[in-house]
Amino acid sequence: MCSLKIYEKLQFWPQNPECFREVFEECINNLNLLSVSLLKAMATSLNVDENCFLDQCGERRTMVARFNFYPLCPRPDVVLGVKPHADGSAITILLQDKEVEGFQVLKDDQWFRVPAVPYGFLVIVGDQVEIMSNGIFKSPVHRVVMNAERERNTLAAFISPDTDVGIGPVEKLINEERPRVYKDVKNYVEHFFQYYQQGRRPIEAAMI
Ligand SMILES: O=C(O)CCC(=O)C(=O)O
Ligand SMILES: [Fe+2]
Repeated sequence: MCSLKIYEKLQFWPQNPECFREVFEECINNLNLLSVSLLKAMATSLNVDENCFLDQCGERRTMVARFNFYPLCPRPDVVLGVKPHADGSAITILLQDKEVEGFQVLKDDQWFRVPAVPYGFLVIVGDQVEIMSNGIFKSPVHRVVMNAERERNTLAAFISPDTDVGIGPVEKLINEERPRVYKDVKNYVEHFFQYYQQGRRPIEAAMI
């Protein structure tokens, strides 16, 4: 049984509409199951024990859910919805707006649009899976652009390891060809995100 912290906070979510909490709780349960399957599949794809990422996240891993609302913006050419960053989570599951796109990912110094896929989830590798996989999975820098004609709504669920337990590269993913890239870290989001304010990528601070 996983003690997701979000259940402790469910009483603070809106009571209106009446079905909101019930529907949202079911949604969280399913996102939790999805995150377990994803973390196992990602480990399996690297030929390591399927639980090696999940076990590092621990039974007391957290899921922070955030509803993002992007209002109309008359100057999308100069205003960003979310400035460039990589997520500090292990993984993020993003339910994008059904129709309005805005999410962009940085690759080779170029921004690429991610299309809106109705009811599809966008799975984003976070810094902590990059660390656990010793840099094999990359946590992408992304941003959100604004829109002058359409509002946009998204739901982001950030799954992060237990803050009391350290994480680090899986031993089997460290070898002569791929020496250890990252240190073991603890409470990454809290300790490392100060680098973000300084315009640096927090994951750089976790490099050996
Ligand atoms: O709302 C979105 O499309 C993405 C938001 C995001 O990147 C974040 O909250 O970390
Ligand atoms: Fe993000």
